[in-house]
Amino acid sequence: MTSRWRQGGVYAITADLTDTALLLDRAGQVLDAGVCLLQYRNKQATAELRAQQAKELLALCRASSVPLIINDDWRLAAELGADGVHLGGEDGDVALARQALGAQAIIGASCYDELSRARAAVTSGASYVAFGAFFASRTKPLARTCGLDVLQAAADLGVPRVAIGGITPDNAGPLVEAGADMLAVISGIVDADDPAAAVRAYARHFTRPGASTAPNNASE
Ligand SMILES: Cc1ncc(COP(=O)(O)OP(=O)(O)O)c(N)n1
Ligand SMILES: Cc1ncsc1CCOP(=O)(O)O
Ligand SMILES: [Mg+2]
Repeated sequence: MTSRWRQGGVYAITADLTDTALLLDRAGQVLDAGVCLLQYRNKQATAELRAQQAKELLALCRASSVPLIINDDWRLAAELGADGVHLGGEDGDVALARQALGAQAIIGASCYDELSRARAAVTSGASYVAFGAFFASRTKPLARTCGLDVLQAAADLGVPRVAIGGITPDNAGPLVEAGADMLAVISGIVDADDPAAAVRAYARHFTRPGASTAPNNASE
């Protein structure tokens, strides 16, 4: 289980692929390009396929020292010994997940455009808070929307802020300027002809003079 992770950069999320070989191939490209976290999210797969894909992704992530976060299901994360879980408003209680997964687990919470939800999540033990959608999302067209002011106002929460929703390398700049520590991206990476090049294009927003280029250090 993770004790250290790079709390800034590109947070890649998988697409709804039932072809596991394709999923792993894409994930491998993305991991090699240098993401800070990978989230396994598959809304189409059966529970059995999700468990299998997550297990195979975890092995790949371990080899790259990138933490694997399981979307929605902290029980699956616990069962596999994954590095953490991402919970939305309908996905269960952050405090319960923290209790089950332990102090080292990375627990993310969707906060949509609600600062009060973010404060409550941090109090319950969230490791990061996610806001969005900031732009129209091809993956989740009906996602609730959020403005840059919320991201800015969340500066004092004491945990990293994640931005999500329709983010492209071209529209990401203002999010990072507003304080986003991580950019969570699905279609901008998985639909790209070259997913690794797409990751690098997002990552440029975090390249500042003197910024650390230290690799992930997930399992130390
Ligand atoms: C990093 C990150 N942020 C937000 C979400 C969205 O979670 P949720 O609101 O539960 O929606 P689904 O992803 O389950 O459709 C996320 N998965 N990851
Ligand atoms: C899961 C989720 N929650 C808000 S928007 C979104 C989808 C993000 O995907 P994309 O990067 O393709 O817009
Ligand atoms: Mg969810």
